[in-house]
Formats: sequence, C-alpha cells, structure tokens
Amino acid sequence: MVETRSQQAETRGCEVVIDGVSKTFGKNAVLKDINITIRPGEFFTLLGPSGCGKTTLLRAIAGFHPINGGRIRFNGDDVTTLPAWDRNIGFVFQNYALWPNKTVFDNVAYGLKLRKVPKTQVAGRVRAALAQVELHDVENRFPAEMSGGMQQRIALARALVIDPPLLLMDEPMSNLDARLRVALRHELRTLQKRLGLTAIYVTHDQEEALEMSDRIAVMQNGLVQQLADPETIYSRPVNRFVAEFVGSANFMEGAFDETGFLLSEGSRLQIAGRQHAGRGTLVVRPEQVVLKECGHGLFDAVVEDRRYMGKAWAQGLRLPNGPLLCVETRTALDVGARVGVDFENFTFLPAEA
Ligand SMILES: Nc1ncnc2c1ncn2[C@@H]1O[C@H](COP(=O)(O)OP(=O)(O)OP(=O)(O)O)[C@@H](O)[C@H]1O
Repeated sequence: MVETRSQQAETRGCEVVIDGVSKTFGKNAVLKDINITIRPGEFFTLLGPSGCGKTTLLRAIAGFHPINGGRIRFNGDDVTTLPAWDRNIGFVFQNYALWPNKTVFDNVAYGLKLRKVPKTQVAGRVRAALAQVELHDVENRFPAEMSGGMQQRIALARALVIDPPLLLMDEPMSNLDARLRVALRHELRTLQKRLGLTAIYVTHDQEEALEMSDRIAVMQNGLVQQLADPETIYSRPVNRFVAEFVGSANFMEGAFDETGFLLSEGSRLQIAGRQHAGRGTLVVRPEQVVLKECGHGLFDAVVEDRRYMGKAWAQGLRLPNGPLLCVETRTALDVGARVGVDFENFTFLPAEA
C-alpha cells in the first residue's frame, strides 16, 4: 500500500527491541528466544495460527506478562521490569474491553485521568482522539448503544488519547464482519502512518497481515519462522509452514538433476535447475501457473475438476502420474481437456539435511 507524502508524518514512534525473549507457563515454553527489532514508525505484524504465542509476545511487550528470559528495550531503554502503566503504550484488546457502565467520554478519558492530566485539557484531548477515529457527537452514549465497528473505534481512541509512541493491537478486528474488516484495514494503516507511531499488530489473518504491514513475523510454536516484508513472505517463503500459512500453494516433492526436476511420483519437469540442486519441494502459487497449448509448456496435464470462486475459477490439473495442481483461471476449462502447463515462477525449498 502506498501513502502519499501528505499522509506520512515524521515518525515519533519508538524502536522496540525484543532481545532473546522467552516465556513459559508452567512447563509450556510459549516463547523461545525471540529476537526482533521493530523500527520506529513501522506497522509490524505478528502473524501465526492459534496458540503460536503471538498474544503472549504482545502482552510481554506491553508489560502484562513478566518474561522468563531476555530483555525488552524501547528506544534503547530497558523496560523489561517496568510495570505496564509506566510504559506509555496504547493497547487495543480483541474484545475492546470497554467499560459498559461508563460513557464513551469516560472510557476514552480514562488514560488521561490515570496520568493526572489537568481537567482543562481532558475534554479537548478526548474530542481530538475521537475525531482521529472519525467519531463525532457520541461522547454521552454508552458502548452497548454502539455497533461493533464503533466500539472498535472507541477502543482505538482510548488507546490514542495518551499520545503513545507505540500502539499494540491484539486482533482488534476479529469481532467485526468481513466487509467492515476490509474497509478498516486501510483506514487503520493510514491513521498509523499519519500519526507516525510504531504499531505492533497481532492477527491470524494472512490477508490482513499482507495488506497492512511494513514487515511481518510469521510465528509457529513460540518461534519466528520468517521475518520480512509482505512481498518476500509471500513470494519467497523460507519453509513449507510459511508457504502454507500465507496464501495457497502447490507443493511438489522431488529432486533437481541436470535435465530438470524429477517428481517423486516419477514424472520429469523440464525446468532449468542450474541454480538448484538436490531433493526438495517446489512451491508454486496458483497464479504462478501459466496455461499454454499442449506440448508448449513444461508438461501437459488433464483438467480434473473445477470450482467457481467468484473472481476466478479454481481448476485441478492432474500431472501425468503426478500430483493434482491447483490453478486459477479467468475462464472455465472443460473437465477432461488437456493443457500445457508452465510456471512463471516458483520457490524451491531444499530438503533439510
Ligand atoms: N495465562 C496463561 N496461562 C497459561 N497458559 C497460557 C496463558 N496464556 C497463554 N497460554 C498458553 O500459551 C500458548 C500461546 O498462547 P497465545 O495466546 O500467546 O497464542 P496466540 O498465538 O495468540 O493464539 P490465539 O490467536 O488463539 O490467541 C497457548 O498454548 C496458551 O494456552
């Protein structure tokens, strides 16, 4: 996503260094020596399946969980043992955690009162925070009178009102319907860039992560599997877990030799493999498959099935004695037809020694 210069602010976000952080709950090692440096003004996402430790890491950064090993630094200051309320962080919870018996005004003003901001400034700052999330004339209402989307905005205003250099968000959109989530992605990122804060965002939604983030750490079982910008994560996954978790892909096991890639099932693909050698897995995204006339691709395949997906057709192509390849096409192919298949691009994951 590209921001215009006028949308970008000089960054006042802080650098966050997570230095060898580990965390256990009883005997359960939930974070295992995590090392990440998050840059000032960055929109950084922790992405991974349920239970991988992303919320635990976010809460450790916030100071809600003491850690068992490592250090956490904000702009070079060691905050590892600093209580949460002294870390000057905005936090948006998954369920918003708004007080139902407080008005919108009092919900948003809470952080200011805690910090003993002079009363004369409170109303102005609450209104400014609500305006940042495009909420107007709602100060006297109660959260239960507002839609899920509005409650999410109030939670965001409450986090922003203290003017934090760091905003932490734990799946803030997971309770919203799909259409609203998509609309809010752009809005949230634009706001974060305009305010120039550092944002750390937790999600298990790969589309959300790809669209919003400057960089993503893909996590599994308490470890960072890959840390990179969205394009690299998607187009050059470092292992099968990342390739499977982010986007869909075809996986073909086999080995490169001088004449191409020999599939485990026996067929040979005439891929020039000079830069690759040995056993491993070819990872081919559906949109990296190019259809040609029979005899003009790497191999011919037979259309085995097709499903209509709205913006494209998902087609299953059977390789001779080989796996079923999933491709996307604008128009439907007849089941039983033969087509030539080429790969515009692919990733090769060498087998682990
Ligand atoms: N307070 C706690 N006490 C004991 N175990 C916990 C606690 N919080 C989390 N865990 C465990 O730590 C592991 C990681 O949990 P965490 O919430 O960080 O995962 P997650 O990736 O954020 O998943 P989800 O998307 O489901 O929230 C899980 O096995 C979970 O059961």
